[in-house]
Amino acid sequence: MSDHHVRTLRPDEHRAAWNLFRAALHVPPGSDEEWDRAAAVYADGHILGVFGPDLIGTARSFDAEMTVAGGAKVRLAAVTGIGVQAGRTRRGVLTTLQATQLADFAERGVVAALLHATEGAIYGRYGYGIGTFAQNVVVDRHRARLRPEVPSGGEVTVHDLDQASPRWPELHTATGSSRPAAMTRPTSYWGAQENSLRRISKLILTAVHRGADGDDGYLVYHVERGTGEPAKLHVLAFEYTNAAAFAGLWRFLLSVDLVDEIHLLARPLDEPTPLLFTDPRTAKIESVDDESWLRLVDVPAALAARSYRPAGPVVIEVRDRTLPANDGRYRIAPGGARPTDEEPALRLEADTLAMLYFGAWRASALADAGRIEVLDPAAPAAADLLFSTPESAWNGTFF
Ligand SMILES: CC(=O)SCCNC(=O)CCNC(=O)[C@H](O)C(C)(C)COP(=O)(O)OP(=O)(O)OC[C@H]1O[C@@H](n2cnc3c(N)ncnc32)[C@H](O)[C@@H]1OP(=O)(O)O
Repeated sequence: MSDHHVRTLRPDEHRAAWNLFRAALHVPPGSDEEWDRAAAVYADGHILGVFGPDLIGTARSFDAEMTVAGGAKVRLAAVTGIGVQAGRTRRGVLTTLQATQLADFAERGVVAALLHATEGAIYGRYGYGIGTFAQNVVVDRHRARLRPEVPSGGEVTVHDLDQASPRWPELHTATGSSRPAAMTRPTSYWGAQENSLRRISKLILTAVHRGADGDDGYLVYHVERGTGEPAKLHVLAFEYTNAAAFAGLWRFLLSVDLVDEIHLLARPLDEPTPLLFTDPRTAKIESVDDESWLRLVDVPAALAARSYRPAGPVVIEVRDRTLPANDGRYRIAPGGARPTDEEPALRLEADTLAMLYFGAWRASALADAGRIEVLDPAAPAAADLLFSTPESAWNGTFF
């Protein structure tokens, strides 16, 4: 028999859940001022607690919308705040939280869930797969020479955190990504975001780019200078609507004095940073990491929502151990996807389908790794094309 039980937390229990999550990440309890900013995300969300008998585990999610290939938006549950008390791990607490959370998502008509994982071995068993990748890039400011054809860009103004933070929601709405896997951010998101940034540095700055049609890009950054170390400018957010704003913000970044390196975290794989420079090696790709983990909660709805690129149709058979309502065969074709009784060409689990969904992984590679059972040898190549996306999928929202 299980030594714990799960339930939705009452508002007066939210702060304890927040501190439990922080403790699981080795972060000390938050101050009253931090809680004032974080409380809204808890009030806005679906907060679960596991008791045994005291609070020993928690998970939360908030509702948002996620863009899929072709531009449609689906109902998203953004999953975060997961922590189990030290000393009570590896006894099934997370498994209880996941089962409860996924059942709730399915009941509420959520199409997909997304999370950012602290470790890669945790979430596959619950049907999550790597949905997007992102790259970390370092630019050597002293070597950086922009190529002559790089657009000149507009004016950039710099604001401190108190001036800029009230403007972030509006800047994000105007300039945020429309790539597959991009998501909306609820109003409550921004207070928690401000907390995270204030923990990083006391001097967080926002540079706003103004083009011909108004503000069309911004970046949030701070500079880290230690004795004997290269001075690093860390870019914490970078959004723009057009190439001139991208270039204009880069001109600004290169103009900041007393900086040796510019560090960009979790950028889209196809962002053309190296192409700005006379020597593309000026921008060094330090690593490519999994960015977001995707869980298709309603497989038929998720498959029907996205567009597919030209290729012959492929029938896939999906097996979902946690949400068996998704079990079935689906015919994927450039005109759309629908359930079918036809014989399958590929057989795969729900977590593997999540890895295909945004084109982060090719079906052929998944088949080579044994993650897809191939019943028709022509199908992996067709599925590679069908599921590919014109631009790299990227979530771009840290939560
Ligand atoms: C979206 C987010 O919020 S990401 C943040 C996640 N939180 C953290 O990383 C904070 C620190 N870690 C923790 O709080 C916990 O260790 C958690 C939440 C990762 C796991 O919680 P637990 O209650 O220990 O997980 P649970 O006991 O249900 O584990 C289920 C299975 O997953 C495995 N597992 C769980 N965590 C890990 C891990 N970090 N690495 C490898 N395997 C793991 C368990 O071994 C178990 O496997 P089994 O079924 O074969 O026995």
